[in-house]
Amino acid sequence: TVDNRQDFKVADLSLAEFGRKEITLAEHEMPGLMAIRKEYADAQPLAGARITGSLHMTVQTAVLIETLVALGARVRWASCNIFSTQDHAAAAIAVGPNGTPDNPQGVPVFAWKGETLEEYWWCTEQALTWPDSPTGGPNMILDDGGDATLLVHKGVEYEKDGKAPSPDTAESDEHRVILELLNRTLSENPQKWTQLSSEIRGVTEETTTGVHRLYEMQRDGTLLFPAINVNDAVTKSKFDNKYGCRHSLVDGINRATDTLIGGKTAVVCGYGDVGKGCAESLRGQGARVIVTEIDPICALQAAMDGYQVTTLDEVVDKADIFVTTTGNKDIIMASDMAKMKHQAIVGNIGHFDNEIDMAGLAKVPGIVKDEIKPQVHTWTFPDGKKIIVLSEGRLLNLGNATGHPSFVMSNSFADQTLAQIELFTKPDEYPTGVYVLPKHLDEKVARLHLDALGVKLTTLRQDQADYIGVKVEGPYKPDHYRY
Ligand SMILES: NC(=O)c1ccc[n+]([C@@H]2O[C@H](COP(=O)([O-])OP(=O)(O)OC[C@H]3O[C@@H](n4cnc5c(N)ncnc54)[C@H](O)[C@@H]3O)[C@@H](O)[C@H]2O)c1
Ligand SMILES: Nc1ncnc2c1ncn2CC[C@H](O)C(=O)O
Repeated sequence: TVDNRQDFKVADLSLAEFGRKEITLAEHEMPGLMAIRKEYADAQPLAGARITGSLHMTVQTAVLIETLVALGARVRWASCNIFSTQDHAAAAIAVGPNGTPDNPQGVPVFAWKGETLEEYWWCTEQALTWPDSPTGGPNMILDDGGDATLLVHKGVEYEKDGKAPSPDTAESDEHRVILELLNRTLSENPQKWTQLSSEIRGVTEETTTGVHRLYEMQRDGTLLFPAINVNDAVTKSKFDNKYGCRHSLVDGINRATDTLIGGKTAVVCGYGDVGKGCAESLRGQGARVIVTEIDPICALQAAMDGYQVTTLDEVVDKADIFVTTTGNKDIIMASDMAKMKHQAIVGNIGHFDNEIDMAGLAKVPGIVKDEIKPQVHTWTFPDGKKIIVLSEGRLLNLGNATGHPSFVMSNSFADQTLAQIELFTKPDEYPTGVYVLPKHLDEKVARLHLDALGVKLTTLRQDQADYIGVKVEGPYKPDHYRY
């Protein structure tokens, strides 16, 4: 008998047709991903792959998912953020290109916009739990921020100890949810995660913060399987992090507040790849942009790009808009927000929600939180001064808007797909550790995006190639080159 348990959970299946229409439009704007889908369709390199994805369930991610399936993979998916799912994209993925809302034929997806923390981690567990797999789990992970990788590693660690720490020992609400989940699975099946992880060939990690977690595990010797750091593919971080945020930061601020940015003073905390895109985004709207930095090199870059570089304390009571982009924690504290101008706008575009001190803000005596609309709140201090906080301190480009546009995600997701193929088909070349995509694949992804922008490349002559010490066909730069 067919198991009628619907192996997915989305907000509203009836949105599938709308989602499918936007997926079709996105495919045209994702030439790199579609070219890879075409190039590898016959070879089916991901046949046998059971990929668990934990990455924002957007229209662009839907195109990535259907590319992985087209290359032979089976996929189970969750989002990597409680606010970033586009419900019509999730519905289209659950229904599939050949299904209907009454007869869904798509990919098991567990994601909806506005999940609670309990629901978020339940979705992650569902995406990792493969009912018909010999191990009960995936043999590949595609991660963004490392939450799926974390759940597997903590599960295995606690099963080895025979117990998980009590949720009473949790350092945060989210940590408590994770400990409750792992205490439950330990009591249900004390070998779940050990078995579930036993065939995982590797993880491909999308973002800076997730990559940081991987290098920490490599350093501590706790990494269970190899990882490809997709973030540091040049065609990912020098494009998505920079040009993607350049597009989607102001999209988020505009949809959230409709506040005129021109003429205002904006503070961008952090001047890395994301900060550079954000500063340019706000300057493009006519804001006077001030940068904060800890790194003298990035600070010097900001100064030479024409930005004032100073400390938050110097400008916290003067600026109109604040954006954190650091990947660090405790950047804007409740005490900082108490000093801000009336109706200052505060948002984060870093991966996690610990850059803005939301917990401290909630504890300010007499503070009043009021929802203006989903993912837009005012917080009124006892003196009547209020600030506007976007997406509760979570990444605002996906919480208040739809994230980066398709063309730039085509680069990132072409890198992801090539990384999945690398790890899945060449396990012997990747013993446990953290790797970056080989440069020839990075250049391949760039090549796949040139025609769409009308780029005409110059061809290197052999004598020129000899002169600069490269092959005519590339790679054109040494590994240490910084772009
Ligand atoms: N929202 C999105 O769509 C999106 C896209 C890409 C990356 N990200 C996330 O954005 C964050 C930043 O990514 P990135 O690639 O720019 O990282 P990065 O390391 O290139 O840049 C971060 C910068 O912040 C600076 N910084 C660190 N602590 C600071 C502090 N206390 N004050 C001021 N500056 C500080 C660092 O010196 C660095 O220059 C990460 O969490 C990443 O995962 C989000
Ligand atoms: N449109 C998007 N779809 C999926 N993920 C998205 C989108 N825009 C930004 N992101 C976040 C992923 C990004 O590569 C990161 O590094 O965080």
